[in-house]
Amino acid sequence: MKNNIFLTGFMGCGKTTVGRVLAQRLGWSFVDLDQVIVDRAGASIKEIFASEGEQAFRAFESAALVEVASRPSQVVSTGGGAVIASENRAAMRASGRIVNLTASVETIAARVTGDSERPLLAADASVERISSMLEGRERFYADADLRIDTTGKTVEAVASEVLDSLKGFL
Ligand SMILES: Nc1ncnc2c1ncn2[C@@H]1O[C@H](COP(=O)(O)OP(=O)(O)O)[C@@H](O)[C@H]1O
Ligand SMILES: O=C(O)C1=C[C@@H](OP(=O)(O)O)[C@@H](O)[C@H](O)C1
Ligand SMILES: [Mg+2]
Repeated sequence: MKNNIFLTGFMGCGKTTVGRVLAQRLGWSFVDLDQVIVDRAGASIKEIFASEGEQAFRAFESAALVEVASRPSQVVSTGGGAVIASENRAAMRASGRIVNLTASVETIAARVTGDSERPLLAADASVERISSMLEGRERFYADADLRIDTTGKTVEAVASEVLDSLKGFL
């Protein structure tokens, strides 16, 4: 088993932001899975969704995840939907620890408001829409080694909590 840390969670829970800080503190590589896909495609997430559709994006996401998971000593921030495919969860399990970041629906709504780079919330980022998506995904997010609520905490505090909780593993 490798020593990677995979951050999962709904959009706006802070995976990208916390992941960067965690990697810095550990002196490890930081990999944002969405960024890997964007770099490879030469197009933004929004453009990929628009031109090729969500299914094609999910295939790029799985391919990128399997490849990244083959390397050690990384903090990997996944996209919010990466946990849905069981083979993605298996790839993460086999390569390290899965840390699920959560936040209240109101916190998520506030954090994603005004960001046009999340196609799944572009038309509707209401608390109703977020709640319903969260409900459909909860069982996938629950499939984690550790769950940390980020509501009302700073990015630095969340990073510290992850590091403290994973002490035995690192
Ligand atoms: N703990 C936090 N407290 C306050 N704002 C946060 C926190 N974590 C993330 N944010 C902010 O919320 C927004 C979404 O964070 P991001 O890391 O992109 O989430 P994700 O990758 O999970 O979608 C960003 O503007 C980020 O600065
Ligand atoms: O939840 C999702 O299905 C998605 C989350 C996004 O990443 P973030 O969770 O980092 O916003 C990005 O992968 C894409 O827009 C789809
Ligand atoms: Mg992100």
